[in-house]
Amino acid sequence: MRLLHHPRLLHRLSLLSSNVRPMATESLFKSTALKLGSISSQRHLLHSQRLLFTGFKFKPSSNIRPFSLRTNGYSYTSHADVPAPVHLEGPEEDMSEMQFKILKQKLEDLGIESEICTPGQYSSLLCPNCQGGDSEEKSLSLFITQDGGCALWMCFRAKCGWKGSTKAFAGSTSSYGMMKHSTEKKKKREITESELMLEPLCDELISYFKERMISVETLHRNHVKQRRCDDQIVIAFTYCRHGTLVSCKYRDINKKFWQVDMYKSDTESNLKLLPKEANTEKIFYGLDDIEGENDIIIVEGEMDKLAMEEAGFRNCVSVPDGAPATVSSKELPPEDKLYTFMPKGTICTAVFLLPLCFGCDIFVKIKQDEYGSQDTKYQYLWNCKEYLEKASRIILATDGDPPGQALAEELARRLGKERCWRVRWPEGKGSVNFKDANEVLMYLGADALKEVIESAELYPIRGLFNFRHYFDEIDAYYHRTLGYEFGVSTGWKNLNELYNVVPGELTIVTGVPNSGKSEWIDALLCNLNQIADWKFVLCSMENKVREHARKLLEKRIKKPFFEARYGESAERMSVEEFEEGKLWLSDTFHLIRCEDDSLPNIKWVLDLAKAAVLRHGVRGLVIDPYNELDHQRPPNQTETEYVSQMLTKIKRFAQHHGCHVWFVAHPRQLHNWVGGPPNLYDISGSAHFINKCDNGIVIHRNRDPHAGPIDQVQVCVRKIRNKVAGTIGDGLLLYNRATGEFMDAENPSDKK
Ligand SMILES: Nc1ncnc2c1ncn2[C@@H]1O[C@H](COP(=O)(O)OP(=O)(O)OP(=O)(O)O)[C@@H](O)[C@H]1O
Repeated sequence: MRLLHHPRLLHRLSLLSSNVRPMATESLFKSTALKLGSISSQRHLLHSQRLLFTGFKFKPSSNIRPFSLRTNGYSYTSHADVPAPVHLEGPEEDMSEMQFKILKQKLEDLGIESEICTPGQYSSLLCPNCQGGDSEEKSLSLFITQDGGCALWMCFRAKCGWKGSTKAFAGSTSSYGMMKHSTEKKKKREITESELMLEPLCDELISYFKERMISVETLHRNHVKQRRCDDQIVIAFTYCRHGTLVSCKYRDINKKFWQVDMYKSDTESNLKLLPKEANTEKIFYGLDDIEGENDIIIVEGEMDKLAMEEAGFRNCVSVPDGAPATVSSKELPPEDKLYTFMPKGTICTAVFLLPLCFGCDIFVKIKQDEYGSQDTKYQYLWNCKEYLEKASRIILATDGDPPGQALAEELARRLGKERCWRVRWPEGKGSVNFKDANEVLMYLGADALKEVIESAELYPIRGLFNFRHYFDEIDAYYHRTLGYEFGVSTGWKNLNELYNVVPGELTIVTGVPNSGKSEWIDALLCNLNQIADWKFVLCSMENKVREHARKLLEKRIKKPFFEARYGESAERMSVEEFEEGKLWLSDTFHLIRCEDDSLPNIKWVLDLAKAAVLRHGVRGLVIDPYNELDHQRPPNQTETEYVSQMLTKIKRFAQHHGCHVWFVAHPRQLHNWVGGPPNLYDISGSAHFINKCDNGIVIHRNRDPHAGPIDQVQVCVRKIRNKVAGTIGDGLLLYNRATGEFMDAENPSDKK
């Protein structure tokens, strides 16, 4: 006897089988339907034999136009460009007939085979979008209005959900609006095992479960039953609360589910199916097993719940309805309705009613509440909320496929991500991961499944990290493969111990007017370009472009730009050197400049600097000086708050783009200044300059010939946050007025 008839599972089995030896027997790979007794029906269990439209001819594929279809919750609405007829001759019937014909053509264009459909009725058809999934079920419910002018459809497979409507004529009236009506939440039906005629599992079904490594003990403890329907048999998963039957879900061995309750109608042989949603309460499968538990596991199917038990986890429940096609884009309901999408007493508006696709008189409400149709899928969370409230750790062990992950995301955001964990299903052959708990149990065994659960990881919360998430970067830092871990040397021996330039840091440079701040930064950039080939973007508002070019070229070529007084006896740079220097300038520097009279604000500067990073790969940004930026701020914001926010923006830019920023800020007016270097706290505007920067440097030069050489420059390194990059101290340089170069000054201690 062969039990399995499921192409996708077979496909997965074939993928997995070569390197993983299934723990189930060989017969698992064979395919047939389970038959009962002497009746050798070829029908699938409870399948299409009771379809409303028995004349419907099954077509395995249709001439669909894939580009015209949208899936996963998107609606397809095709109000065609066929204009409504201006004038129609003949009786009303002719009009109906004609529009029905046009409507059918439109449906056919969409791949919906409506030939056998009758206006005013519902039809169960093969969905052109999903082809009914692996089991090829007729999951598309199509309704055509009585006048034949309008069609509505919806695919009831959770993983498809394609729905839409179309009209024969654009703007034509349709009767479907009349179907809108209100309905109130109905009282839940109470059911019993005897009423549902449930009975113990037969040997065939027990061996079916055995193939899936589910033991008889587990089946008994979970009250897994069977149900006979004429000559067929289905598995009955009983949903209980405090040991009392609340609902029941039926499934044949082909994995086709009936999410309905069955009861005998007046005619003995005619089983009717009613929607579970309408009459029984939606709860978790295995609910009693999580009562009072701190740690609970949520899986996507009953088989997975049973598999977890085989791995030693009873504290596990399965969602009743499987996974949604996508994560809902809707906002969550308010806190007090977090789990409910149809609170008691809510009046639900049904837009239209459609029969489910199994040929039964089943009706499903669409858009039945204020939060939309998808949210009704999670009603079980509300119904079981007291079981979930106490849990401090919820392991989401949903399927590894996209719908399973969407389910995990939906559950996590409703239950609170901070207490959720997730599992990673192990890899099988060809890097294909196992899909769910039952697969892991079947192919790797109970211990492997146990290990998967025990190594569940915290559910990710956006913005909340662990060092583990950065191990790659930390490793690279340790092994110094990132580059510039110790910073780039300034090019001056006297500063090597004090200040090295690290990408992504902010250096504030200050000093009294005319101390040589801009000159020193220019010289530093020239050195960095020579040493590390860095390129820069300059926002130097005080400099005329041509003068800035002159200063940079002099430092590069080491000759004065002009034959002028300042050049003293030094030889002027030649035309060739000048031309070569121009190429270097344009290759090395990019300029941010306000072409009009307005002042640039910091956002504008940083946006352009980002562009320079992306376009030219610049490694450094110079903003010189702070007071030349536009500092308009809201009336209720203090300068201190403003400076703090501005520096935060600059630092973020630096870090995100691995770009070093030099920001020049002037000291406030110094009263009783005696000629010494100012303090970083003297910077005009706010103490945030010193507080927020990574490095703080004061440039000071001697102007008293009696105190020392007049060309001597003191580079006072007053703050270094990153000890790898330097330390506090002073370095002495000499300024060459002719060429603008800075050279290492002889250290007084070296002289001795
Ligand atoms: N050590 C020095 N010796 C002599 N002249 C110098 C020295 N350093 C800079 N200068 C000269 O001082 C002038 C101003 O230099 P620079 O623009 O770099 O100063 P600054 O501190 O940026 O000035 P400001 O605060 O006004 O922007 C330039 O003409 C430069 O040549």
